[in-house]
Amino acid sequence: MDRTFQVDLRGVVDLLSHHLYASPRVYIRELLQNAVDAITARRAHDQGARAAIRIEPPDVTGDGSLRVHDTGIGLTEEQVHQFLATIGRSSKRDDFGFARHDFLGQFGIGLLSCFLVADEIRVLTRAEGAPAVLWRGFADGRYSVTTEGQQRDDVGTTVTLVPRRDAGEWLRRDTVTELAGLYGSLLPFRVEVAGRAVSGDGPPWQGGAEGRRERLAEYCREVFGFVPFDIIDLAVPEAGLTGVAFVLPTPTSPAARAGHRVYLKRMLLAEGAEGVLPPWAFFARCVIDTSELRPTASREALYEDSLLESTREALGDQLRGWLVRLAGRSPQRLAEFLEVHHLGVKALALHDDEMLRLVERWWPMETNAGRMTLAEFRAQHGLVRYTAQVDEFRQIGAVAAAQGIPLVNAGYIYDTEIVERLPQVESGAIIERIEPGDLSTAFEGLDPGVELAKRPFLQMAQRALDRLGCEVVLRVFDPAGLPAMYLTSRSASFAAELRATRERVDDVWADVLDALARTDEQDRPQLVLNYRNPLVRRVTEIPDPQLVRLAVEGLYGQALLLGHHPLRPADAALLNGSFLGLLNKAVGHEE
Ligand SMILES: Nc1ncnc2c1ncn2[C@@H]1O[C@H](COP(=O)(O)OP(=O)(O)OP(=O)(O)O)[C@@H](O)[C@H]1O
Repeated sequence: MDRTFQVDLRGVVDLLSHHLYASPRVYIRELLQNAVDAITARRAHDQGARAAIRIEPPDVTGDGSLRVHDTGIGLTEEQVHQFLATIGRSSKRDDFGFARHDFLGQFGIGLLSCFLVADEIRVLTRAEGAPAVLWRGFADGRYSVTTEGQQRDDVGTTVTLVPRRDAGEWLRRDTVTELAGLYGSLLPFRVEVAGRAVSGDGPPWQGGAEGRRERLAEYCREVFGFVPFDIIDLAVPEAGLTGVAFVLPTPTSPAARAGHRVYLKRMLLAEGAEGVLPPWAFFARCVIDTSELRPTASREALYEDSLLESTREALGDQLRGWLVRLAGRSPQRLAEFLEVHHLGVKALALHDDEMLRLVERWWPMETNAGRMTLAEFRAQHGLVRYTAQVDEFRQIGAVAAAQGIPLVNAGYIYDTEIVERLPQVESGAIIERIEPGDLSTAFEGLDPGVELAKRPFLQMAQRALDRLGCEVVLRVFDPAGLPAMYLTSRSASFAAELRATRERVDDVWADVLDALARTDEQDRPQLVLNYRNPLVRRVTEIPDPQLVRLAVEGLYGQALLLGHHPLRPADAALLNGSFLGLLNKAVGHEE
């Protein structure tokens, strides 16, 4: 024998309140939404029908209840049985069960949210040419329907909520005024609470041109709490979407949650919706109204579907277009924008050619010839030589400049990728990555005669630094005032790190690291002594091996410090020993 499902209404309400809706306050949204849908349905037949929603809180009704009156289409007795008494049944679906385009509701459960705050819901309703009907539903699942003795002059519906004992505060005038304003302030007709209108002039971005910018800036300050750097109009006709994006005036973390304000057919859907803009657009907050995007069942977010995806792309294009226009119209403003939001723009430039060109033309990078854009750098020097790490730039930037080698510091976030992507969009761009070790090839060697004469010194110097795995060479380079440079290639610094780690780990790991650490001799870091430096020249002439050792150790330590290299314990000990040794020599022996 077939039976029919029974529904435990308390269980369903519990499910809604704990798992679907974030807060009981949504009951106002659901009531407003039903009234709006009923008005929409009526106006489909009768365009001139009055459209108004009137909310009376308990201090107006005087009997502790809250009433919502609408001038909508109303329900016949048959419809009351059909739609109000059946959970999941909705008049807003077509014959195939699809949500009908014009309406906000679709699931047939919204009215149940009133049970989050009420023990009893009364719906007194009258449709055109039909008698008034009263439906009473109770939280325990009982309901009754009657037409007897019911009186209602106008077509429309009045929903009355009899509050639950613990929920009175949700029905209070101030709470209801705030909530009705929150959800319904953009509705295109009058919504009032206790006689005071809470709906106003429609979407702020649709008002007249005069004072528009100030109005929108003020709106942004109220809603998002900042004065926008700029305001960008948004429109995606396929999604029935209009709105504005506000550009943040201060930097924000790309990882921060970017909440946008979303209206659906003029009713607030979410105050902090995510996924409206592409992730790279973290510098903007937007407020939009859409008629085509779909809400999730909780009506607190947008449903992720292909329309939302294409809308997100279209909005991204509009933000990108704004940036490109700004570059053309007001480079100074663009520079200010980049100063604040370069991270977002650079992240975008990794995948977007137009943004890459924008960064190339407008973002000043650090170079050893002062700050300049990549475009300026290319115009002046042609070849873009760059270091991929800030430390490397610190180590060799000044010396490279002295050798006449212009160098870009591409060590900051995204910069290396940007420089390396440049030849893909600018066919003429040539780039070359420079490592500190490469610089020694730009230094002059010594005269062969001098080279031979200095060999004994070099041998002594090499012995001093052998245990640190460092090679000592003599070269001639500018500036003459710089006695020595410590140069290391990437593989040499990797090997040095391995050595340092090896000293700290047990045997098993030490063997593994040894296997990795087979570094070529030429990969050893170098201490390059500058034969153009007068002090170095004198050091190469010292006959005393012990003093040579102390001097070379001292130069090694100084080169490490000047180049911002990390000091290992062995380096610090060596520097200390050299300093004290030299001091000892300088003050002479005790008599
Ligand atoms: N103010 C009203 N005027 C006319 N009909 C109403 C009104 N409120 C509710 N109804 C009827 O009751 C039905 C059920 O309403 P309910 O709010 O539970 O669901 P819904 O609005 O259809 O969908 P959703 O759950 O997505 O909000 C509606 O489909 C509508 O037919």
